[in-house]
Amino acid sequence: MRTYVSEFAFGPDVVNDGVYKLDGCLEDRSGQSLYNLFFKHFGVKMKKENVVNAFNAMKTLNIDRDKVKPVLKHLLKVFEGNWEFIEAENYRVLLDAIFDDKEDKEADLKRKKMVEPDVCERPQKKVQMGPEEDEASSIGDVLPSTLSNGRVEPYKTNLGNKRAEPDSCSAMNKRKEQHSSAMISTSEKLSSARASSSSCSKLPIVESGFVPADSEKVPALDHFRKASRLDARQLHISSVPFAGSTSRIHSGIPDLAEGSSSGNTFRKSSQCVDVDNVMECGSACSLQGSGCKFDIASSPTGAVKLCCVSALKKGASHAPDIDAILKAVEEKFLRSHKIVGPPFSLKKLLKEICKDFLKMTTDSTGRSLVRIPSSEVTSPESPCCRKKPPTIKNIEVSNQKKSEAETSLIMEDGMKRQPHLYVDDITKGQENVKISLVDEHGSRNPPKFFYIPKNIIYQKAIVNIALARISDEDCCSSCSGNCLSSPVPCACARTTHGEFAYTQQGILKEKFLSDCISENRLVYCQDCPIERAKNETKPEKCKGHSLRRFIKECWSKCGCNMQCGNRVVQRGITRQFQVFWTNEGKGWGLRTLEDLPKGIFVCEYVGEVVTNTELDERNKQSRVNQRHTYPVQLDADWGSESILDDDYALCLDATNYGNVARFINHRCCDANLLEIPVEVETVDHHYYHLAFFTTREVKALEELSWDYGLDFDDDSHPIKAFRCRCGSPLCRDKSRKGSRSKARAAPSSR
Ligand SMILES: C[S@@+](CC[C@H](N)C(=O)[O-])C[C@H]1O[C@@H](n2cnc3c(N)ncnc32)[C@H](O)[C@@H]1O
Repeated sequence: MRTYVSEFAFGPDVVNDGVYKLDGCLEDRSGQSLYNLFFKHFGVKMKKENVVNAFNAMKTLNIDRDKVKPVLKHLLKVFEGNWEFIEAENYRVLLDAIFDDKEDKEADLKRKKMVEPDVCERPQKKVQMGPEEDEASSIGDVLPSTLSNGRVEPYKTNLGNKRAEPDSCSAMNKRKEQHSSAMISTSEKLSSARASSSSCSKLPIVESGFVPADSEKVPALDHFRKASRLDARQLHISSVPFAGSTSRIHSGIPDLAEGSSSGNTFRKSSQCVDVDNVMECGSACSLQGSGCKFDIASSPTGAVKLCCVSALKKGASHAPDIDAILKAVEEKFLRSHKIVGPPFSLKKLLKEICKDFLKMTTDSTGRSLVRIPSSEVTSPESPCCRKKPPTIKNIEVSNQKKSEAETSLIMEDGMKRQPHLYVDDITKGQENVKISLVDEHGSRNPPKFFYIPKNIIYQKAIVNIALARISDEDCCSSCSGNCLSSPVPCACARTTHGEFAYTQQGILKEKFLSDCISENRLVYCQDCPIERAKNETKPEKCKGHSLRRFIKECWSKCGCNMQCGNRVVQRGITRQFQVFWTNEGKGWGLRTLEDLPKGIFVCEYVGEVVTNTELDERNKQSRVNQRHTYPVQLDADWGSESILDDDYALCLDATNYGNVARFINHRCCDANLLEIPVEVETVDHHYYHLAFFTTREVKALEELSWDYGLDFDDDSHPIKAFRCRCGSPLCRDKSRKGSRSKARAAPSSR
């Protein structure tokens, strides 16, 4: 049975990751229909006249011509006949304007009624969708309130608080906003129209024209709107009729949900499967736009197929390579939508659509919400359909490995079953990518912590982030564009001896990585903060800290842009990862869902920045509570100080607040990740980012691990012990061979 978890972190605020089916209308969590999403991302050019297209687009939203006409006229005037603005983002401006127009009219009506008190009428029934006080919490976890100095209030005092963001936009909406930000810059007019529409404080009332007549019969709908702070303007792009639809599965298209990277994805696209062959309990829908039709369907076993049929005038004389097509569209997109960087990938986008489709058409028991009587589903006139296609099972077998991790498990008898626990995105939209969590074996509760994508300062830690502290030698203010393209490395390469650590492809240079891997020298403090914390009156001698190479990335005082090749860690996670329950007794772990090349950035270790003294207090407390802690010491530079002030000896504690790195388990010696200190916004090395890079090529579904640098023989360490189950032939935990372990719980100093 699949359980979609509606609550991930502890605290009163929850996000509902539930699955909703809105009477045949499929929407993603931000309220966009797949249709909208698809058009938005693909920028499919309408073929007919602009006006007809605009009417048609609005018609799919159940907005009739009469309402569209005056608004369109007005917009054409305002934009001086420039259709680009009106058509942008699937007529968003037009939609907004229609909506605003309607709101204005309603407001007028209200005003009129107020000045005509005699007119006695029943109050109109309205469905409130605004961020009501008690709903505001349902979007994200409680975050500590940020003080004016950038610090967060102590953890204890913040647990009951609501998210401190002034804007009520949900974290989930943030990702959506990122997509559209490029559009905003294209026109001031557009931007003002957008600003008025996307402002979260101006949440509308559901318009009857937008809501299916029987929406009241769908209790989940209201809940869904509340949970996602859905803007009614984005609702119900298309109600999908299933009866007599032309839904079908194109079995020649390898499972997109399984992210084939073979590059042959569409080659056999002329082969199709009639839905009734495979759709016993699957879902399908057909989304019709001007000149374009999308069929999307899932099989009972969880594979999703997506098909776009577009009546283009020119017939292709030969079938081009699918990679070439994807590349061309990607390039077009990068250009026209100013989408930045390598993270944008059409394949990933298609995969996301399939994943969301599956999620939204499956109930909590893993059964499809949409039933298609096979007799009703025919596709005789499809240009790409054949009578006897291969069954969907064949395709799944080849991609089996990945789909297991993503959606379901394949049992010994060949049957698939859904994982017991599945959380779609533990980051709740705070990272560039979703990170799911699965428990394929049991129904454990998801781990309790607050997801934060960036470090936050707890209380006493001194982190000197000030532009004034960055001297000209520590930045490259005269650079522009991409520093890696410059023939002479700029000042930011100084830390790495005049050569950048990254290649143009954004991965670590072979030499730099191998130097980091082979570096195993220790440096010793004269007065070690760790020993001081253990015994202040009579501290023992420093046990040593690994000497580590720093990377220095360009930052705000540099003249280059965000796409500069020397800004990798600060751009965040870009690859697909998943938290999963390990079988070997290590608890939760992190695995990659895609092949990773050697030297690629995975994620940084994020947590609360605490002083060594504060950490010590926490450790004492957690010993009492018998709770595991997740601290990492930022000790890469301790050896260079004669006496390190307690407020400068910093740690990252991811026990209560952390990111995905808190799930990376330890492996002795031959781990596939290496942690490298990265200097971004501070020049002294008391505070830095701890970034994980792959030490070798890592295959999809491999668990990610790093060597915590534990001394399994050190009895004096204050943190609770664990018995190492890393499975490495080089395991340092002697207790594996019989004796009891006294090893330490979490990554601390090396
Ligand atoms: C940073 S956390 C890693 C995530 C953790 N497994 C969880 O479930 O949240 C460190 C903890 O994971 C467990 N752990 C990590 N590596 C392990 C290993 N090689 N063998 C056994 N337990 C391990 C220990 O309980 C340790 O205290």
